[in-house]
Amino acid sequence: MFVNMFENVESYVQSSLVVQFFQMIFTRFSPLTVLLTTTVTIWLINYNRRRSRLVRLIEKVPGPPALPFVGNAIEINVEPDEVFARLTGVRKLFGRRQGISRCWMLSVPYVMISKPECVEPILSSPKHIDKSSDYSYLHPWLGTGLLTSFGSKWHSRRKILTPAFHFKILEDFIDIFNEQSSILVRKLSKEVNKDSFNIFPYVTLCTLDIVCETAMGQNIKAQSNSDSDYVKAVYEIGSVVQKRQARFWMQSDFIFKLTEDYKTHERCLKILHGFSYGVIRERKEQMKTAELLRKNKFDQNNNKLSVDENGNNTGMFDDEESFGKKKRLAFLDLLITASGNGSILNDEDIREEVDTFMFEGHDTTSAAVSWCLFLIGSNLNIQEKALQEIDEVMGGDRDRAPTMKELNEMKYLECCIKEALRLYPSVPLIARHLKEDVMIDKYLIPAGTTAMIVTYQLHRNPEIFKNPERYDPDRFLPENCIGRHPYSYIPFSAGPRNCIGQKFAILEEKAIISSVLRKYKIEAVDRREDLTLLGELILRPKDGLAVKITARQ
Ligand code: HEM
Repeated sequence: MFVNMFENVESYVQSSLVVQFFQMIFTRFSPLTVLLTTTVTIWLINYNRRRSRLVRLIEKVPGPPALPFVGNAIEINVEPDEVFARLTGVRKLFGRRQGISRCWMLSVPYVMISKPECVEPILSSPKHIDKSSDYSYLHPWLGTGLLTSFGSKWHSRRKILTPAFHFKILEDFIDIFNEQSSILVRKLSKEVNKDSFNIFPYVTLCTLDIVCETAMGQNIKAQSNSDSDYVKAVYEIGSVVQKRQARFWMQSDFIFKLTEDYKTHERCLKILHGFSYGVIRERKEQMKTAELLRKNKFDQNNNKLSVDENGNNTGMFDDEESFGKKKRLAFLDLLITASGNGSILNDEDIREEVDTFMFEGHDTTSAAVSWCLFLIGSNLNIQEKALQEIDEVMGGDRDRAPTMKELNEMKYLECCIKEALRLYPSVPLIARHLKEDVMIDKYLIPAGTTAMIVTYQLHRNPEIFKNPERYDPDRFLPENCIGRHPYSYIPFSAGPRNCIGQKFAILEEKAIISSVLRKYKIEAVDRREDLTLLGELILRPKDGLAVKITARQ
């Protein structure tokens, strides 16, 4: 009762103060000033009410004490190699049971989530598909392509791009996977019998070559020429973006523009965008010429153009002989075809998507392949079993390149790849900006919060993956997956915004790893427990992955 009485008195005092304030304004100032002041005051009251609600709800979630204005930003303002350990440490310390904990980055609340039941309401919902501001440092390079876009733009792009990952199209890419894998095997020969070398850079150049050829139809020969401006720019811009994410003072555009990193960033953008636009122009010209040739040929032979299952023209002849060898289409060709001569996608739109594939499609796969080779190299029994399966599928032939069907038959190798992605998911954190309130466990998480899914920890849940640190591909045998929570293992994310390239990635990984294993025995030199992990855009070992290889008979 006393509380009620007190609240009544307080609200009376507040309302009479507001009335007095407005009386004073109306008698002294012009109508415009009054209107402006009223609007600003109402906005401030509303903002304050929403903010107080947000703070009240977020503070119910367990988390470390936060300072006014800066929140917990100072705690993660450490050397880049410590950031990831700090982030995962907060979750371990405060949200072990609930699988959810909170922290503040300046004035933005973050909830860190690592339990399947807590992940599901976010990833499964079509409402929570907006990326957080952490992705905005990628905008200068990728624009708002599929990875970073939101709302109707994302919906329409996803619809246009999904057919580009149809298995028929992926089948065309197998030759590229195999060609580049065989170059990797050749490049590795100079490391045979050495005590130790870092496998990571070799694999990265290989996946960069693969993605460049599949996305743009361009062979940049990164494996042979790692000094190319384009290759260097991809690396440099990646490291600037990661630096910006880790250092909170560099997040302001104003301050960033005063740094040396900004100059590097601009130089890289010029190279990267210049290259992509150049390729788009060239490819459009080539397609125009090819279309003219095709028309002439079609008129002469009354030949039939091939159509896909929806009856759409694929741009290729049924009869391969009629137009020379059937040409492999890159994603770029599909985008140009879908662009409706600029009415649906203009050159900038196409560039955004090509650059997005370049970014998403090379670093993720290179980390996944390197970790998998390293883990297979730490468990020689598993390596033997994987090799035995590869030999069986390939009929004992260690030189012939595998077909798509054969890659699909390498089931145990797939388990090895999945288990490596469980322990070392290439994308260790997925962040969403919540536009609506959402109930997670027993907490109402308010709109305006950034939900950060810590995949790295989600995959180490001992209730789901017994002895979680052990590398055990058998966990992914079909019989062992029965009844597992669908959100307990999400290396490719899940729900409507999952990875569009996951089938591509698994096939590519199988092609590369099977090629390496058929030629070399691989042994890990580094010990897992001694590695320092950098978990920024991609999860990578700070000092690479030391292995040694010997040639197989
Ligand atoms: C092992 C390799 C890969 C892993 C682990 C991986 C993982 C992921 C994850 C976790 C996301 C969701 C990111 C988020 O919501 O923040 C994602 C999205 C995406 N990935 Fe992958 N990815 C891989 C390979 C690829 C490849 C090869 C491509 C293309 C050639 C690709 C293209 C994309 C695109 C375009 C998106 C954005 C999809 C959307 O928002 O609709 N990824 N990937």
